[in-house]
Amino acid sequence: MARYSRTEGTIALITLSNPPVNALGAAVRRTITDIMHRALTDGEVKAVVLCGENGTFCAGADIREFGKPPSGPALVPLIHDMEASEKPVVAAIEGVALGGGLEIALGCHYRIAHAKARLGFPEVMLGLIPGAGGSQRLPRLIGIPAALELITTGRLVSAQEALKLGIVDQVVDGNTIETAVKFALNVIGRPLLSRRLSERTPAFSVDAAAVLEEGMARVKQRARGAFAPVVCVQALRAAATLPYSRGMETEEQLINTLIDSSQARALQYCFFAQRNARKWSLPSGARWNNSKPRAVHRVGVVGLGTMGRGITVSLVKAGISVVAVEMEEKQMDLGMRAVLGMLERDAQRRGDTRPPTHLLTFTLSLQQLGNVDLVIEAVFEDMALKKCLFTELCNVCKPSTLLCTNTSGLDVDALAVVTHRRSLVVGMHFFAPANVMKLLEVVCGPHSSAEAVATAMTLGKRLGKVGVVVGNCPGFVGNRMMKLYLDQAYFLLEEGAAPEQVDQVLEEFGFTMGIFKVSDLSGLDVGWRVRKASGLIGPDVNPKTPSRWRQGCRYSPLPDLLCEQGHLGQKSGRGWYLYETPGGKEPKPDPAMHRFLQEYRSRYGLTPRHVHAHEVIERCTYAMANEGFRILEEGIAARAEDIDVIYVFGYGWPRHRGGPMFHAAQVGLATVLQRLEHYHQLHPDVPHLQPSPLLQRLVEAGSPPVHHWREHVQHLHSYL
Ligand SMILES: CCCCCCC/C=C/C(=O)SCCNC(=O)CCNC(=O)[C@H](O)C(C)(C)COP(=O)(O)OP(=O)(O)OC[C@H]1O[C@@H](n2cnc3c(N)ncnc32)[C@H](O)[C@@H]1OP(=O)(O)O
Repeated sequence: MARYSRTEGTIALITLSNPPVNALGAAVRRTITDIMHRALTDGEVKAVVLCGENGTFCAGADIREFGKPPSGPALVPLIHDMEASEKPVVAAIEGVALGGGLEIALGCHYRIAHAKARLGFPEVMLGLIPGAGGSQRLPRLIGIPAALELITTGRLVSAQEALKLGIVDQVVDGNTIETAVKFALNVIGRPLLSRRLSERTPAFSVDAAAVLEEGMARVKQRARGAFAPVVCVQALRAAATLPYSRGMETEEQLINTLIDSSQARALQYCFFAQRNARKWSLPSGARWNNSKPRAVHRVGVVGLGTMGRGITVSLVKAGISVVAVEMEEKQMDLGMRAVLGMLERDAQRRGDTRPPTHLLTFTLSLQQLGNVDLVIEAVFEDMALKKCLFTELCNVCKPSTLLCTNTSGLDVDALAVVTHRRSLVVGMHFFAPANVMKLLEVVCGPHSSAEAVATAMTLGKRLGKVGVVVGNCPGFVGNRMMKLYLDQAYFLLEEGAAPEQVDQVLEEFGFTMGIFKVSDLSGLDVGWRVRKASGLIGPDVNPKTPSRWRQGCRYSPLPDLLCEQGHLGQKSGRGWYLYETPGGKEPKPDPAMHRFLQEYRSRYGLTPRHVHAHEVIERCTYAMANEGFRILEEGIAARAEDIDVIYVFGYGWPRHRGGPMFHAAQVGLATVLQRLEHYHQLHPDVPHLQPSPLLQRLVEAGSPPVHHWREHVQHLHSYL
């Protein structure tokens, strides 16, 4: 929990000890409070050094304790007593000092950090504010503007940046604790008043008022409905305008408004869901912690379209050599220039003079892939083309090379069976832009080996991605659910809504972008190609089939009609919105679209009605969650948490709402069931609105919490 020792005769060394990250659980707070009291009252002790075990100072409060009845001593009195002491207290920061950990460090009189240490207040990412004096001490140390930026974004800073900002007093490359002990010996007897941050007054100039006002406006715009960033600004305003003790009272009142909020619960759920996603398992018993990944030094990327370019950049930035293959010279030239441009801009942003272009080889020949450890195929979504390529890859690559496909929904098994190495084929589904988006779906087929899955997941981690292992089915998890979300959005247009109205409601709910804006950005032709390939449109459709009916259910031909007119979204200057020019980024509501929708409705005898915001949210999000329950039942996703991670990291779902499955639980499964029944009654031609059997069973079982849903899946883990 925390250890006490004496060094150099007069220095008390207090070592936090709660692996893996020295989180401040109740027992740790109790021990450290007792030990600190002992050190501060022991006449032989002249100074105290506070450090953490195993190269980590402290990652803050134990997040697992949030939402449980409070126990153990609070941090605020401990920090107060430490700061008020006449003996110098020095923090020796290695690894991380985060949240409550940094608050303790700010209560120390001096801070020494190792060069690799990172510091910050990530509480906002958990739906909270720094609640143990951090919101009051940090601005007194580094000023309002810098504190505002750090606390409202949760950004961590390096030791070097912390030194520049004045958060730490010294950065060391060698032994931090030894340096801190020497430092402590040196400062014994020095006056401490100016080192007590609570005694400082942040100058509240007109500038600070403007900074706070601007900050509030910016934060509100970015927060997408999240409360915590706004409350952070309120806490900083208290720091700027009130004496320390009143500021502390305000901080306490403010954190109390957040601590039990549904947003804090959702964000804390996301924190653990993201980490649990790494803990995959397969029906064979292979798991994340008993499967060895292969070493990957050299990767082949085939196809230099948008996805291939992003994947290449991502690999090179992680220090991995890439052989990028294109079939046509012109495409390769375009792709090469785009990749080099992206790397150049990235290097400039980071202040590097030279992007790591030495890691890149561009070629028109697949033969150059003979020596790569892994290939990522990123060619068009055309099964015949992919099968040919996989057959060819089998011939040119060494027998141990893993063959991965970036398909966004085609059958990974169908590709595996054309190779002589089925066990080495997995899906690595990146999201556009692949060098930016965090999500990676690792698609595991029945033949995929544990080694292949482990290698894809480990590679994803090296690229800074959040990998989620999913089973193989059309669209996997993300796009399978997305299809139903899109269908509902199209149906809402048929029934009377406008694209900008639907988008506005979704953005107010917290989505990064409304569905129609996303669709314009990705290009309407992407879905068009998929619908053609899956026989929903094209020559295979019986000409007698009604336009709004496909494969036994209601179908909206709206996006197909737009594509037929060449309205493909941003790239063509027109899609669901109008853009100033082809390639334009600013969507404007399109009067021609409104006329087009009116004509469409009258052609099909649809009487437009006013669509309420709550109907948009219910139909879109409950349809998604309903499919999520089917996905769980089929074992395509192992946990509801995995589905939520996919939606938060890949589809712009608001993190403060936890993901579609968590949201359904928060709304109440019984309510979701009842609303789905209602909508299914109104739209019996949309079978996907019929509540899934798992949802029904969960409601019958009294709506257990998300972590217990697996127990109600009948055929657990058919795929995973
Ligand atoms: C009225 C109420 C007043 C309340 C006042 C409260 C004042 C203080 C508030 C806080 O401090 S809130 C917490 C702020 N800290 C954080 O948000 C840090 C969260 N952790 C991280 O960012 C990272 O974990 C890390 C520390 C940078 C380490 O990253 P790394 O990638 O190396 O490892 P991980 O896989 O992320 O973590 C390892 C392991 O540790 C668990 N864990 C990490 N941090 C915490 C924590 N603060 N509490 C509990 N558990 C934590 C994490 O879940 C992993 O567990 P396993 O998955 O391995 O089981």
